[in-house]
Amino acid sequence: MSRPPLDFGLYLVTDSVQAGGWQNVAGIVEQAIAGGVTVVQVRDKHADDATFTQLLLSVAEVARPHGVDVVVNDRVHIAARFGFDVHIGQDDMPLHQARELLGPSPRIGLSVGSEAELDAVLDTTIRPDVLGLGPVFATSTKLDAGASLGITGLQKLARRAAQNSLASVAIGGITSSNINAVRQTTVDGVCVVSAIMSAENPRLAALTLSAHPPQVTSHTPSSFAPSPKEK
Ligand SMILES: Cc1ncc(COP(=O)(O)OP(=O)(O)O)c(N)n1
Ligand SMILES: Cc1ncsc1CCOP(=O)(O)O
Ligand SMILES: [Mg+2]
Repeated sequence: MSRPPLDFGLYLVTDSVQAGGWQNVAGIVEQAIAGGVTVVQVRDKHADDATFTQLLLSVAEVARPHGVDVVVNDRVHIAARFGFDVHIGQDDMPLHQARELLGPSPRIGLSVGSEAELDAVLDTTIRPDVLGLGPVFATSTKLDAGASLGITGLQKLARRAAQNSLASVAIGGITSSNINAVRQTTVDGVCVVSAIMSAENPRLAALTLSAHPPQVTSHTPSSFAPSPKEK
């Protein structure tokens, strides 16, 4: 099944706690998209399914008009119900089962944190659409994230992924201070949580992290123009 390629350039994973509540997430996402975020994954480890669905649809409402893809973290049944893409980890639903539930169209992302996990992906006939490689650096956002790969470990995995025609994104502890080293590897994109969700100004944070910051023109919608204090 061929799914159109995505621009994974700056991939935001949301966190409702860092946002100060799930109701604040869509507003932060909207600002982050104005700063150059290209993909958004909705991740909330505490919400019940009804609240998660409200959160997801509120994010989709601000993201979709800008052509920004929305990905569901973990909850394959909700992604399947609404036709969203999904990201699953090694301890979540198996990839083949997720594909069965989702059907052929939605993209599936899969976490890979070691050479052995990548070996297992390459041994199977059902392939994910993108790999989430990490954690690259230590992170306090995900306490069970496992050992850090560092730039060298990331580059080894990213190169093997690319050699096998698999897209990959890097995640874990990525900030404006270390993003350049991450972008010098062969990953297709960079994921952040706290660097945007905890930022005082999510739009400026995204602008700083973006590989291709959006140009502000006279045609830029006012909701995307810089606020007076940024000018
Ligand atoms: C793009 C991306 N990569 C990795 C992860 C981590 O997924 P997982 O290992 O399932 O951990 P949780 O996010 O579910 O805590 C991700 N979410 N996104
Ligand atoms: C969801 C996830 N998966 C691996 S590390 C991580 C959290 C990354 O968060 P941050 O960008 O704040 O370090
Ligand atoms: Mg998961």
